[in-house]
Amino acid sequence: MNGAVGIVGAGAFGAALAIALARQGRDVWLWARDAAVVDHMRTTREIRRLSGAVLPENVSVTADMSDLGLCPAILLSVPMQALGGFLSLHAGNLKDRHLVACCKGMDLATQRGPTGLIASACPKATPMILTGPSFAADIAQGQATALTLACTDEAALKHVQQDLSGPILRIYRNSDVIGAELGGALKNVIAIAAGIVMGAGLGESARAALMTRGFAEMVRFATQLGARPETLMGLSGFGDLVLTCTSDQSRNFRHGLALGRGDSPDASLTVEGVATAQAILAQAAHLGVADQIPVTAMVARVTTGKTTIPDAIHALMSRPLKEE
Ligand SMILES: NC(=O)c1ccc[n+]([C@@H]2O[C@H](COP(=O)([O-])OP(=O)(O)OC[C@H]3O[C@@H](n4cnc5c(N)ncnc54)[C@H](O)[C@@H]3O)[C@@H](O)[C@H]2O)c1
Ligand SMILES: O=P(O)(O)OC[C@H](O)CO
Repeated sequence: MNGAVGIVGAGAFGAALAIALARQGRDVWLWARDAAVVDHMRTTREIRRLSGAVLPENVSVTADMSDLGLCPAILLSVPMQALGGFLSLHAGNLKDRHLVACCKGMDLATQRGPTGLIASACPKATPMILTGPSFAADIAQGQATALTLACTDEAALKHVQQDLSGPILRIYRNSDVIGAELGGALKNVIAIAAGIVMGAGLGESARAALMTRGFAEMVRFATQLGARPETLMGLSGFGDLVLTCTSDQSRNFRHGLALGRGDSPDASLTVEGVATAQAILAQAAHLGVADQIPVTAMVARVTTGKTTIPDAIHALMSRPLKEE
């Protein structure tokens, strides 16, 4: 299919985007690595991870990457920690394309964001990031959703913005790739903290305080890396922070909720904030600014069992007093 949109990764988000883009009139190639999963989707047209949502007819499902050979834009919807491995296996099939990362996080092995991994693995491709407040289930149901698409190549950005936009997906463009990436990565970390706060029974006032101070931390860290503060105040930062910290649809929030309650989190879910907290902390330590991201540092320590939740709360509440 000439000009179809390619989507890699038929998990919740990849499948939801396929459904929405197809309903907006685009032909879609949806790639999954597992031939058995592809067979199941071809036969039943159902997406198990989306409560049986049905793939429209104009979504073709494949386990053969060469089927995406005529797709000018390919959306990469694999988990952040799997992106580097995926790109090194398939870089040969991804040359000269607009490669749109849909992952939210930072790679633990390299401390790079998704577009950095794409640029390094596929130097002839145009890296972009699609991010913002968006639950896969909402998108699959056709609920109106607004997202940020970021890229430094303005012409390519406008082109893909147009391609992905329609009655379900309203896409805002932004040239601040670092800000868009870090907003999506950091909000997942703060959402784990918000879940811990609620699970531990600290209450709504504490969650509001945590979100506010967490947002200050996101802006502080991201601007040090070159992000524009306005980007963090947009869909990819503030917007997604609000969604993810306040809804138990969020896996990151639910992970924190389980920890706060003293339960074991569901290890089968993609919870990007856990590895990302460690990656951000390592990067901040490298830059000498680890003391400026106290919430992220505490999430990294709690989720790796280096400190307890009561000790983490005590440590955050007894930091030196300062101006807001
Ligand atoms: N689910 C959502 O509501 C949502 C919304 C916005 C963004 N995202 C982001 O989208 C990304 C994917 O999340 P998801 O919810 O679809 O996760 P998911 O766990 O539902 O699906 C991930 C998919 O990636 C595949 N995969 C894993 N490793 C792979 C590899 N090495 N090579 C090829 N395929 C691989 C899995 O088989 C699975 O189909 C995450 O970064 C997430 O933050 C998710
Ligand atoms: O379920 P989560 O926590 O990965 O959140 C999904 C999306 O990122 C929300 O925008």
